Amino acid sequence: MLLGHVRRTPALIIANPKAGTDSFRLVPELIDRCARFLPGVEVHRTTGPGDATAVARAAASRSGAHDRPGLIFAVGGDGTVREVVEGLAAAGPADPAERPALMVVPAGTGNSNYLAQWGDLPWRDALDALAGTVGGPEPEIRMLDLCRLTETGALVLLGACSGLIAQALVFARDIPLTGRPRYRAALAQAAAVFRPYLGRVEVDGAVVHEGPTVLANIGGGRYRGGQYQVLPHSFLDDGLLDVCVIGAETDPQDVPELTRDGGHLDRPGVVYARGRRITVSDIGGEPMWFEHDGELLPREHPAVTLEIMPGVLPTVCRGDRPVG
Ligand SMILES: Nc1ncnc2c1ncn2[C@@H]1O[C@H](COP(=O)(O)OP(=O)(O)OP(=O)(O)O)[C@@H](O)[C@H]1O
Repeated sequence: MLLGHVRRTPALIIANPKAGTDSFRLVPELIDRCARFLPGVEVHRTTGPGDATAVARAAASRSGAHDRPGLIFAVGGDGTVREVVEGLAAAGPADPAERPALMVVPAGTGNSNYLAQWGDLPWRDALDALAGTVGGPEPEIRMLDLCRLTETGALVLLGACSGLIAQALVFARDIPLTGRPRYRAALAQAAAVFRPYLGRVEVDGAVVHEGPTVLANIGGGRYRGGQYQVLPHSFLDDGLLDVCVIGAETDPQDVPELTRDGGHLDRPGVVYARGRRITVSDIGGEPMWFEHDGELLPREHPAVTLEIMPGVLPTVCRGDRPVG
């Protein structure tokens, strides 16, 4: 998919009216802005969980190159983006380069996907860049990697984590805040009571860590919760998964501050590696705490494996910086 084709083809907006606080107001403005440079715009407001996946899958499956939207906007938070991506990855031409390109318009509260693809550029400027308005950064279509959790078949977009970050999601349920402040409070509460588990991490079959473990984060995106840079060296289009393991040498309560700027990487007991297939296990006999894309996995897997799906998701990103 080339930018020129995207600009000459009608687009589809898939918007979650219940995401964040802004998406209802934002859609009319997005339609108006798209109408200035695209030949047509269809809009679908999602009706509930799973709807964005069904709509994206149906749109990507349309047979003619002219019926298929060149661009699909995912308007919402990271949950909406994940649903749209699930639909895009399940359908469409065999050659990923011919599939509709994704463009994220952030309307949630965490917005980690948008952050990875556009940094702190406001979405209106990103759209101006796509429209070719003079002065903005050049956009590019990048073929992003995804990964698959082999135990459940689930698609993983932002990343997955065992231990501390997974347990923080349990605390988040009872915190009456939204977005980044909610993740911040949940992580602090989880860290105060967290006990390391006995873990092992294998990368492409080689053991890179074995012992008391605070977390093993795999990605995917550099940021978790829109603010913790657990994988500061991760690129979303390098065909590899990054993994960072924080061992029990680090006090869990130091993790939020250390991961703000990648300061955890210099700590003893921290391992950073890359590979195509990563397995995280609890070898202490306990069911493991594990999440992916902010959703807790039922505690019934002693080990989970993530496998890279390289270069499968054409995505409009800021072109003058790495995507990660
Ligand atoms: N019409 C709808 N009514 C209720 N829920 C919906 C509707 N459409 C989609 N959803 C669901 O809303 C969930 C939350 O959406 P999303 O994650 O995008 O927003 P958010 O929670 O506000 O943002 P963030 O994840 O950034 O905090 C999604 O999992 C999706 O399935």
